[in-house]
Amino acid sequence: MTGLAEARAAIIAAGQRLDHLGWVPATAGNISVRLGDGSIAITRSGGHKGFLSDDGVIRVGLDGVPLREGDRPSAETGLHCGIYRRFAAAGAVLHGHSVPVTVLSRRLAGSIRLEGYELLKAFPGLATHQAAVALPVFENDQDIARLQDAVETRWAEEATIPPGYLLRGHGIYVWGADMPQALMRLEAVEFMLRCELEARRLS
Ligand SMILES: CSC[C@@H](O)[C@@H](O)C(=O)COP(=O)(O)O
Ligand SMILES: [Zn+2]
Repeated sequence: MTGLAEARAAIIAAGQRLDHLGWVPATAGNISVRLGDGSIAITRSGGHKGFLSDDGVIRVGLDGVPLREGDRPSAETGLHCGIYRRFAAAGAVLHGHSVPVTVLSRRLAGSIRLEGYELLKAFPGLATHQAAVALPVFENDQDIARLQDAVETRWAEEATIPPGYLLRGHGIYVWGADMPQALMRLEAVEFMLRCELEARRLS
């Protein structure tokens, strides 16, 4: 059962890793972990995710409401909570703003297809490179409740939902059972998107 201290340590370490990789420029990105009591530990809004302290991680309910009055959680808390509500197995959620995610999502509407990559095996249920995953790309929206509605509408239409999606010109969301799995999936997706970007430069 994940407690707040453990979640804070995992979120702080993940923030440093994402910053090191250049995926959370300025104050971009947000990170969360589901706690054993069903609440969510999530980054405060507006801080640099590479320099988080314990105080930069606060608790919200599954409805996104802070458990301590006056706390201001990530502006995108509604997207994190939407993932936790929909996927009981989700234990950690990562959001970043890398260059490949931003450039490709501005070019490609609807979805980004990843096919033939060995790293596809980072996705659940895939044991071979002879596979394809279509990552949804949603139009960016500053109205997070409306954006979450669009995400849920799309999820309702899909037979298989990959553990991630992109927001057009904005960033990426990826989740996993715990922080190591969420990081592994994000790194795999980012690698494949970097390849897609390079391939487009060559062609
Ligand atoms: C640096 S602006 C980025 C924000 O608008 C947002 O997209 C973001 O990722 C971080 O918001 P935050 O409220 O700190 O979680
Ligand atoms: Zn963002």
